[in-house]
Amino acid sequence: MPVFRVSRQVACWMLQSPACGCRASVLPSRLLGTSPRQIPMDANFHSTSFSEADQQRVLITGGLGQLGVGLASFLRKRFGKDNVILSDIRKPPEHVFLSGPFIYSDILDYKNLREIVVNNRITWLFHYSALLSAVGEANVSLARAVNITGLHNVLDVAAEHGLRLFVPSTIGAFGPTSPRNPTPDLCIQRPRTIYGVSKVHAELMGEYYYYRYGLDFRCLRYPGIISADSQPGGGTTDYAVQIFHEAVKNGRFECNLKPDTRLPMMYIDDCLRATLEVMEAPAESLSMRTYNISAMSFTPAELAQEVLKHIPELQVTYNVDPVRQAIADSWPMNFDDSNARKDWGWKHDFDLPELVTTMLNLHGSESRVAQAN
Ligand SMILES: NC(=O)c1ccc[n+]([C@@H]2O[C@H](COP(=O)([O-])OP(=O)(O)OC[C@H]3O[C@@H](n4cnc5c(N)ncnc54)[C@H](O)[C@@H]3O)[C@@H](O)[C@H]2O)c1
Ligand SMILES: C[C@@H](O)[C@H](N)C(=O)O
Repeated sequence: MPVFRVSRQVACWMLQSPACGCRASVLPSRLLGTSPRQIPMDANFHSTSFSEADQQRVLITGGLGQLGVGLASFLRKRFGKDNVILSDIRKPPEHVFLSGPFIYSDILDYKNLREIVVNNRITWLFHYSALLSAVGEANVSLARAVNITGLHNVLDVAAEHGLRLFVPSTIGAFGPTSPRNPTPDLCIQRPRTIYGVSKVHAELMGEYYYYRYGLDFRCLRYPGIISADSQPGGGTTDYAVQIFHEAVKNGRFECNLKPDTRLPMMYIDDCLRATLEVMEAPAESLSMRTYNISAMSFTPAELAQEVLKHIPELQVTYNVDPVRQAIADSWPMNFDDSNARKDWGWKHDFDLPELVTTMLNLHGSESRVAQAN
């Protein structure tokens, strides 16, 4: 019976893993059914061919946070200034506004998102909007809306218009029952923050859309990211950014985590390069759609020790924030990223000493400019 045959095909396809050599694209789109947004049965989910698209047209959501402006400038070097559109719900500072296309986009407004994708012929979407771990605990309902409902909108728009979609996940997608030292790609994930829960949801939904609709979903679990020119947005790893600002500005730093709290961390240049590398990786090299990436792992005491080598007068004190400490104590201490290294050649450039030298050089030149003005 035809109906039975189709159902069996779909069921087999959905239950096979990519490791078996099964790819979403082997299933004709007419067998896929409709998406929650009533995508037509004969929709072609890869309508934008990637031959057309060595010239990608890129949209970044939530682009005014710690990572988005750096990502835009990195991608503009690759695809050209006008082909990378930064978006957010906040007003951009002048230097960002003048540096390339900026557009208002609230990811909770599905029609607005669709209009932007259509009018600008977007081919790649980097979905950065989120409420981070500590801020999310302070506003659970907003975090649930932005991190979960917003993701649903992005997934549907991406599936409908054949986009390649990048969604960052995080070390925060693991919890106290996950193996913490090291944490592999596939293990128990029972996070206890709304941020972590929403990121596990994003990983699973993205992978579901990949298997079910052929959406080209790619996801990296970032460690805590350290950057000099952008402030963090309310996370648990923020201390590792703030120590550099405070060390250079005041010679003092009060840390909100205990000195022996070990967490995986990465310098922003490595993070942005990994993001572009996984997006450009040939589909056949990806044995998974969600990968851990790692560079280094340190405690506040170890970071302070390294900074003290450059600023011996720095005074570091500890005033523990119980919310952030509880979160950090449930997160990985070391991240196993061997699959990323094996599948698409991931390799970090920055270890702790290079990170500290680079951050202090950048802050040093910044403060010298400020003094000169
Ligand atoms: N920074 C890190 O250490 C880190 C680590 C792991 C994963 N990540 C992930 O990377 C992404 C970017 O992180 P970040 O540090 O730049 O975050 P951030 O908090 O600094 O920025 C998030 C941005 O999202 C925007 N936003 C909020 N609500 C929105 C809405 N309704 N519509 C559109 N935009 C909205 C905010 O205005 C903000 O500019 C996030 O998804 C985050 O989970 C970050
Ligand atoms: C780790 C990451 O997801 C973010 N910096 C946070 O601490 O919430």
